[in-house]
Amino acid sequence: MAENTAGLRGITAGETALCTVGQAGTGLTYRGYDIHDLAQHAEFEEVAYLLLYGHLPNRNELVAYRERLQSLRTLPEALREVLERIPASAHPMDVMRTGCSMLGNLETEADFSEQDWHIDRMLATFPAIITYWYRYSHDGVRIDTDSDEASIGGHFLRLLLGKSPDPMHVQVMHASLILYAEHEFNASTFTARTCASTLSDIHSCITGAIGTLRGPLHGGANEAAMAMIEPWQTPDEAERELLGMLERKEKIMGFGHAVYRKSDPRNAIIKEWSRKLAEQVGDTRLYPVSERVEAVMAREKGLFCNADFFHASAYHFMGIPTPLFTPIFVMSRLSGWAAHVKEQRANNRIIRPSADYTGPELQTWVPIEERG
Ligand SMILES: CC(=O)SCCNC(=O)CCNC(=O)[C@H](O)C(C)(C)COP(=O)(O)OP(=O)(O)OC[C@H]1O[C@@H](n2cnc3c(N)ncnc32)[C@H](O)[C@@H]1OP(=O)(O)O
Ligand SMILES: O=C([O-])CC(=O)C(=O)O
Repeated sequence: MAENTAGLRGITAGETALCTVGQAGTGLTYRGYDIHDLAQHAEFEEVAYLLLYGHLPNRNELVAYRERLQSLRTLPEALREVLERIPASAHPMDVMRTGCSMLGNLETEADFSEQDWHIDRMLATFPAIITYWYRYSHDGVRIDTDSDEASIGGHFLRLLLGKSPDPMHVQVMHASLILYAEHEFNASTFTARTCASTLSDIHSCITGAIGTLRGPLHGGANEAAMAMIEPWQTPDEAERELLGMLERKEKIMGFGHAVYRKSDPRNAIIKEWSRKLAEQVGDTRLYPVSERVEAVMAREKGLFCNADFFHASAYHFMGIPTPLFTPIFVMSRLSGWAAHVKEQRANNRIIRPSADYTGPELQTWVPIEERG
């Protein structure tokens, strides 16, 4: 394979009506709507509806959709039992993967005509899957997995923190979940589509996508970015440490992108929320450290923050434990994954690319007793 196409970079692998990345305008659109408009004006549920059902909901449709999602929040008893068996030391992304897979055992998608119900059910239950396990394994508490919070982001914060969330934090969750919702043929979405192309069930598609998102080169970068900046006490210390990492040729998590060349349009939006949250909590350390890291990376490597970098400080300021950062990405990207599964199913051919063979020429069979 020619070097510049390694990782299938730049190769068109199918069609989608869901999203453009790095094209005209500000660089990211969902079904033709600019990410800036969506993140500024919409609620996450509106965007999920747009992705899954093809148009922005009118008021009645949005109210009905929110109510439907709210009515599907209760976790089945057997799923709660499984979550209680997972140790506190487990990685929360493994918990998400198991939770999704277990749901598929209990409520199997028998026919594609049921797909929308299962997608709504996953959107409704994913916040409870992660928080039920987290609160049980870390605090020994069996939380109620229902809440009267209208939004998925508010519901997650309520279950995690055990109190009504700050209205600004609910707003940040809407923006964050919108920014993370969809991104064309990224690795996890391509996994979901490949699985869907075999005519597999929706829980298998989403479980595979969760496993793919887990890696630090993809969704796991928000958590890895937090682990990197957390110990740094001052911008000067951050600069010193970062220069050392660059010297050692380490990858800096939360920077660079496979498609964007100059900037990731999601960064400025989450960065501004991080700044507001820093002000709210009176932070004088993490936000200035993050800004210095951004400046040093631009100066030294010409690299820009991707969607993940300022998500780290933003989530931290809202009191969210670092290991739960990537599961929030799952709660959001589920909408994009599922929309892609629907799109793949509607116009399917099994995904099966070719490979350039680099192995040995045809070999003569050697019986086992004659092998050295
Ligand atoms: C929501 C998301 O999933 S966004 C992505 C989240 N992932 C991360 O933040 C992990 C850190 N970033 C990276 O590893 C990469 O930038 C990726 C995986 C996102 C993209 O990978 P690629 O498409 O291979 O990157 P690209 O071709 O632009 O790399 C060009 C050069 O910059 C370097 N580079 C890219 N990103 C970084 C980084 N974060 N730190 C240090 N160097 C980097 C590469 O090593 C490469 O150098 P080389 O030619 O000497 O090998
Ligand atoms: O598009 C990609 O390769 C990674 C990314 O930013 C995303 O999935 O949001």
